[in-house]
Amino acid sequence: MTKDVEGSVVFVSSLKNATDCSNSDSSEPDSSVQGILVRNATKTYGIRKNKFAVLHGIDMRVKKGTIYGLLGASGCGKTTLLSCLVGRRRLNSGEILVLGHEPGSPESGIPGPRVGYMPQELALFGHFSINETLHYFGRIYNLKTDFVTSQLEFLSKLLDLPPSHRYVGTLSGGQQRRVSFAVALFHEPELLILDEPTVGVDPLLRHSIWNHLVRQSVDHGRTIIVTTHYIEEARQANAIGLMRSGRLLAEDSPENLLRDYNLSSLEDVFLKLCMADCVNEDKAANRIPAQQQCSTGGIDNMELNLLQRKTHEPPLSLSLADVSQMSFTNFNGTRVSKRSNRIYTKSVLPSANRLSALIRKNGLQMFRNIGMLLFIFLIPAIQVILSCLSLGGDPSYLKLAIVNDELDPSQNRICNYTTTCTYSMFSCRYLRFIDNTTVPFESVSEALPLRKNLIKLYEKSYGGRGEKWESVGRGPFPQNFTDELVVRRADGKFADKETILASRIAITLDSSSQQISLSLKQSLIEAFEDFSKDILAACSYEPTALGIPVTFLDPIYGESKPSFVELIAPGILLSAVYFIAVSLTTAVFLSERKAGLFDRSIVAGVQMSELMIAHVVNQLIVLIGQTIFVYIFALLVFKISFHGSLALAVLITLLQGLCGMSLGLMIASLCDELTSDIQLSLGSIYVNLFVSGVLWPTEGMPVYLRYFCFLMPQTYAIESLRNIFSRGWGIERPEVYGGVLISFGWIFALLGLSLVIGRIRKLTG
Ligand SMILES: Nc1ncnc2c1ncn2[C@@H]1O[C@H](COP(=O)(O)OP(=O)(O)OP(=O)(O)O)[C@@H](O)[C@H]1O
Repeated sequence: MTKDVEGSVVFVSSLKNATDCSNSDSSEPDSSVQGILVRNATKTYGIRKNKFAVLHGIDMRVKKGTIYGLLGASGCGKTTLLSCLVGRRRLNSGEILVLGHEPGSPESGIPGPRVGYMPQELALFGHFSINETLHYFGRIYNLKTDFVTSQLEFLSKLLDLPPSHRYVGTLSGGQQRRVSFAVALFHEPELLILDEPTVGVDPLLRHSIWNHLVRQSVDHGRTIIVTTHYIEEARQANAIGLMRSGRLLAEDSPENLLRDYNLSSLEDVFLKLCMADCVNEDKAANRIPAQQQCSTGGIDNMELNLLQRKTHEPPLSLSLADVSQMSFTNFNGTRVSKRSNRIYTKSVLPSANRLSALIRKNGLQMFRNIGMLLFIFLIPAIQVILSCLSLGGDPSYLKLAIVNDELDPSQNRICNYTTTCTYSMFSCRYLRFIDNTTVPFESVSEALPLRKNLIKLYEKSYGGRGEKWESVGRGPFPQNFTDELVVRRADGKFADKETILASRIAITLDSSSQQISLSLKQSLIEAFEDFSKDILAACSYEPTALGIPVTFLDPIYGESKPSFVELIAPGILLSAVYFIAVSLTTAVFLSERKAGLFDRSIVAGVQMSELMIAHVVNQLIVLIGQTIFVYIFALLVFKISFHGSLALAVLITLLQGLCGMSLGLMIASLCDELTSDIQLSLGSIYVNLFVSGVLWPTEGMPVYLRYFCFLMPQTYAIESLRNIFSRGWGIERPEVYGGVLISFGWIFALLGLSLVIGRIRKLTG
């Protein structure tokens, strides 16, 4: 019998010969050595209460150079078993030998170049062309460019791929699956693990894929495991494993199965096996017939016995001796030393070709979308710009309602004050030094009820920017304010209470906003100081003679008129860089994992440490861009005072970016879903923002919160940067190097934690 495979002729008889050797005997050909052997594989997901078993003591055997069809309903554990075979997950108990070695062991080459893996998900980069996709994996496998090019040509013809310049994201579902298949095949691995390669593809393509698989096993001796829901297509496999609920119900060649069960289709065989399995489950659960969960349908007793016997037999006559020796013997029963059989050695050091492939891939993804790249570079700068514009400015456009009782036109008391040494209409002369807009009222009783109306009025006049906080200062200047003030100054310490009260400027503020009332208080006091200096100077006295005898000299550090922005700028700058790094990293890693790209790269031999290093390199480029923009805006545009070493400040900024990246990695290793990732990232961002001293000095926090505050990754770094910005301190000061060291500490701790979580999840998930 012959089969036409993409125009070539394949002798299926040779395939069948291999099939017929499914029983383990002494005449087993050498080709069966180093296939796949699974013994008593048990795998659970979850921990504690949520723990549930997915694989229940599976025994499975795949001969080298054959196709093995792993069949079973959705959720029966096929993908889980495959992920254990390719070393992505660990069994809880039981053993696996793949090509003579335990997957994941240094000498196995799995994960690595010996295996071609096509996961269920597409696992391709949508922004890459077909050409770039294959070249990326070519670099991962360290293949020569000529080879990659020729394979691309060959596979394009074989799988009828679209032109290689087409971007994967623009291809149809079927075309994408063919590209995915090409990726699994193109480095010509010894072992092909294909998780539902034919799902969602048209029958013609399915036929062509199977033909190609047959050819790969027959002509090239490749071992192939294929999972599929389409049971009948697996007739072309040499052996079939029928799985149900984490157990292998039967394992044999298609012909043997059909013959043994005397049925014409594999679907019927599978149905019968499932029914028999159900009956067994009922019996085991001690259910009486009326409660039986399964219908035995038309299965008679003899068939049932046969099915039940087969179900309980170890598949393919795996003897206990085989099983107990499995770790040390190959399928022929010959003792194999894993060390002597070493083909691949896994270096603990990152590989240069894989690193360059990953860095190139990241770079390509990053630079492909220039708009997005610019946006990423500019986000922290935009945050700094918005912070500088919106925070820390002195409240302005505040109106003060003025009630000036000194005014009395009937007595010629109008605001016609002079700037000479004349003691008249001091109230008007004082108001001249107030920057705010003043609104005159006749009386206090008139001014106070209008407060609400005044607010509304201002809301309109300022373009509806929300409720405008107004301070209605009520300054009932006493009628004889000027005279009383002169008397009070003249009497000095002998001034009586009445004079003191009559020479007061009484102010009632709207104190619902601390910042606004504080700033008003300050400006009103400063106005009085300026007013008294003005009169004293005009009268040729020492202008400062009447000021309070407390003076603030030049500050030791910082500006004599410090602004709030100077306080928050270092924190805003670091937190902007940090948060973007957290969210970028989680987004990149989670989306790659969701798309199956992560798994595919790992199975291709990429190590977790290489993924991390490549991401660090990529992230550093982003960080450098962000830092340049951030400092340009902070120092050159907003002219935030800076007294220290720019190099040191940049170093701390980069370290904090890396710290955010490490936190992002940890979150990505903890979360599977984007929603939980966003929740965790946002949660951490807000906690960090409020208790790291970004917006308010830690000295202003309750003492118990300060302890917590210094446990945050940014607190010391922000303090360091403030010290560099405003005090000009250098690395020799503990207040500066503390932030550097603690940032390093956080980076290593978070990266280490990510690796540990990754390992734990490999065991439990
Ligand atoms: N990481 C995980 N954590 C928890 N449960 C999981 C995980 N992966 C798979 N499962 C569960 O394990 C069971 C087996 O899943 P698996 O993907 O191995 O089945 P499958 O036979 O490949 O299904 P399908 O044919 O639909 O792909 C399912 O109930 C699935 O929900």
